[in-house]
Amino acid sequence: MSDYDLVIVGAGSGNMIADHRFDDWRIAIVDAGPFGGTCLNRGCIPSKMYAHTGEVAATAADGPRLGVRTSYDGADWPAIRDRIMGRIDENAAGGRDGQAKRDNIDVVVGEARFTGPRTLTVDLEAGGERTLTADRVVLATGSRPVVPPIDGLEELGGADHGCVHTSDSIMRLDALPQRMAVVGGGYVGSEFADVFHSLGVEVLQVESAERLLSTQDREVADLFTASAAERWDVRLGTQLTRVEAAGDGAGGDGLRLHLDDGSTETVGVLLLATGRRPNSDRLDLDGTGIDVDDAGRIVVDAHQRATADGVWALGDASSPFPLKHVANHEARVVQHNLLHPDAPVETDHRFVPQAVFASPQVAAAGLTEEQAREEVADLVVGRAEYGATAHGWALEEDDRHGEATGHVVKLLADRATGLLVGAHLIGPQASVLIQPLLQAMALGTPVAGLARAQYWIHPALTEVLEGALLDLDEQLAG
Ligand SMILES: Cc1cc2nc3c(=O)[nH]c(=O)nc-3n(C[C@H](O)[C@H](O)[C@H](O)COP(=O)(O)OP(=O)(O)OC[C@H]3O[C@@H](n4cnc5c(N)ncnc54)[C@H](O)[C@@H]3O)c2cc1C
Ligand SMILES: NC(=O)c1ccc[n+]([C@@H]2O[C@H](COP(=O)([O-])OP(=O)(O)OC[C@H]3O[C@@H](n4cnc5c(N)ncnc54)[C@H](O)[C@@H]3O)[C@@H](O)[C@H]2O)c1
Repeated sequence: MSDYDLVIVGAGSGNMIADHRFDDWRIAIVDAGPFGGTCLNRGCIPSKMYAHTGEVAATAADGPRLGVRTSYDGADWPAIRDRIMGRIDENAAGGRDGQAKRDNIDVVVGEARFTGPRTLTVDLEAGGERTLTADRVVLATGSRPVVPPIDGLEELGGADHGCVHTSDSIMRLDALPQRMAVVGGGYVGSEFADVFHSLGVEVLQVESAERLLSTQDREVADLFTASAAERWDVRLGTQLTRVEAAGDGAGGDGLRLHLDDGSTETVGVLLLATGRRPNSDRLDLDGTGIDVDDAGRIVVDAHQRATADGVWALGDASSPFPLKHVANHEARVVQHNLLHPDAPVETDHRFVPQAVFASPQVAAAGLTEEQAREEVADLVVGRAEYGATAHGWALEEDDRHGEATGHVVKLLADRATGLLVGAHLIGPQASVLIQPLLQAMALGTPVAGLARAQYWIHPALTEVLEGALLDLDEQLAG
């Protein structure tokens, strides 16, 4: 007989599974780090608390433009950091304690690896090893930042050098630098560049692609890039080739960066934000029958079952969509399938939305216009500028009108089916505004008539959706 009915490795999204319906299961939850995983401890939640803090700083600085006597007088970084990370640490500790108190759950703190079929040996944080056998194993082991090979980085001690950071450590900086470099113009790089710029740090952002957020719809990526480049130093099509200690090399003077555009820059902090990889390589999967793909993702079927009997995987460990709402959805699928093995449900990856929580916000779902032009024979594009609606106009700069702010909703529909195939928003509250469009996509609601079938509150920002849907209606009718 196995020690456990279920062993869950990874207490990020994995920690959602064992609710009260599992009270009569013998369960072990293993994690090498704090409970809550990436999202709570070093991802979505603290980064959005920093984003909000940055917005407050930017709003204070912007007051005089509106005739309001505010000013931004600088950041008390230790106070900001300790408020945010203090709340995070308390929450993570509470999560672990809550599970440990339950009679049927053992919390095992340490790094797990396979030593046999559904057998895991844990290198315990407290020292020593413990081997666990289980009837079922859930792998919710997430992902970690990739540190690119850069000349000189290893000699400096890599991401362990006090001035070199990834998203794992940047939110716990000792002090705000006067100047920092962010390598990478994806989600992490763009969100943090925006936060640190708003807090008064001089930011240099280096991206090897020709635009920031280069996987977004091109028009949106270009608008975002233009907005960022107005505020901080953005170098596109550029690589960081070499890094060395500045000054006497003792570390206190920061880093000297050599870029392939020929320039040399000195910064106090370097943030490496060049992507993430799954943690499957930490599990000793060789010989277990658990397959991984070329990107290191654990291979799962539509029920989230891995290729070995009794093993499931979810979230960043296995998903092509490394986003928390996807990990949550997949955790609910695994939860259901553990409880109801005879009536399993499938994961739905049809319309996965995503949002970038920077200024301006970006939100998207479905195909980009570039992809849709390849895939959809008769593509119809509807759009509305925020500035063409009452609330959008009210939020604009006095000397800008409509298109100039680059805040826009763009909708893509297939004339043959009358359905939305893509939605792209850039502007205030984009992550909220996209939701009714997701509903139409998920429920297969034809776009014709969607604008006229309901009221749109005036003068709410949702009127920009009404405008884009009406435009789409017109194009579909034309
Ligand atoms: C800075 C940042 C901001 C983000 N913002 C957003 C956002 O706004 N919206 C969004 O949707 N997504 C966001 N994400 C992505 C999101 O955080 C992840 O998609 C999500 O947390 C993945 O959850 P998970 O449960 O799969 O993995 P994780 O939360 O990473 O959990 C995996 C857990 O497994 C443990 N583990 C790994 N290997 C082992 C082992 N061998 N033994 C024991 N334990 C192990 C780890 O310690 C960890 O606790 C962000 C990510 C980052 C880095
Ligand atoms: N708001 C959100 O939902 C959110 C926020 C943060 C992170 N995340 C998740 O975390 C994942 C990782 O984010 P990320 O920003 O690290 O990765 P990313 O893949 O989004 O972006 C990495 C960027 O770095 C660039 N790059 C790679 N190597 C480079 C180099 N050597 N020099 C210069 N540029 C280089 C790439 O071209 C790319 O633009 C995301 O895919 C996302 O799933 C989500």
